[in-house]
Amino acid sequence: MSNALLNGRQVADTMLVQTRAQVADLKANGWAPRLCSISVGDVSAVQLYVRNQKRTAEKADIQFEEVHFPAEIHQEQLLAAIHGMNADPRVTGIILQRPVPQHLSIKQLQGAIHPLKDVEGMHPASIGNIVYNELELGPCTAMASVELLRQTSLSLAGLEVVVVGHSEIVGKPIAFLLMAEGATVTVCHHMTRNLSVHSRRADALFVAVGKPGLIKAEMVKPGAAVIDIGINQITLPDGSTKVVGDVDFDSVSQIAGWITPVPGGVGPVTVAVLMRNAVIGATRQKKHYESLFGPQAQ
Ligand SMILES: Nc1nc(=O)c2c([nH]1)NC[C@@H]1CN(c3ccc(C(=O)N[C@@H](CCC(=O)O)C(=O)O)cc3)C=[N+]21
Repeated sequence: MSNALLNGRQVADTMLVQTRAQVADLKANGWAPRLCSISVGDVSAVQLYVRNQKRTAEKADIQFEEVHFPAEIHQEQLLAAIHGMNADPRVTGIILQRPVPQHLSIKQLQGAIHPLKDVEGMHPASIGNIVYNELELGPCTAMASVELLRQTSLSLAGLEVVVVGHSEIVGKPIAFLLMAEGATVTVCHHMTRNLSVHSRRADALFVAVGKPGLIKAEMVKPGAAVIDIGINQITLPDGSTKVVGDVDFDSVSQIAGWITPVPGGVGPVTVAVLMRNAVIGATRQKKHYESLFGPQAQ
């Protein structure tokens, strides 16, 4: 089976060229995008993500502010910090990394981010847009995963898609994004009785569970597109650590028609989508401001 590696770094680099040009435009009009990236506590996948956001924001010429809080922070303190960023006219985008510690309400925190600055589109008022097929700005990992499927030239209308994992920020948005394109979508999760029965039917299989080696070759339809969203840090016998996905890459890459590697697949495109969303957010604020006050005096 000839199979194609979906190169996330290449897709990300192409997106960043366009984003950088849009940033230059915004800056020329007095709207330099500024992204505030909030993380709470110390989660390795979050630290990895924020590190790559910082590096990529520099490449895209987007101002970047890492805002880190200790796991012990109280809900009210975090809400106050978010309200401060909402009110700060320099800040055009806010992302709140997940997970947050159990004692915090992610829904209330997400709801506190002003919809115009919500660069992940996870505000209850924003995530609904996906149901209405308004797909310009959405959760970055979900958008990145669908972007990589588009690289396969598979027609999405009627495509048999299986999504394994049903998180609010990845699994569910992917299902909605693909339903908007006319795909037939099945969403599996930990309560699904026989995962293989579903995964073997899929022309496109998305896996976002957080379990190394969950998907093996016999669970995949020959020729299918496999989008591996898992980001698992494993320790090798010699004690060194490595980032792997949820798919057993060596065996599945032998029969998949297309497959995304980890690292080098969904990850880099997620970061590039975040930068694109930061530009969309700043552009929306510019339009909103101009609709009220007219163009900014230069
Ligand atoms: N609100 C929210 N949105 C998220 O999208 C979100 C989150 N919270 N919490 C944490 C997870 C994790 N995540 C990653 C994205 C990219 C890489 C990434 O850049 N990976 C690269 C680099 C890996 C490396 O440098 O070794 C790769 O896979 O090639 C990693 C992890 C987004 N997340």
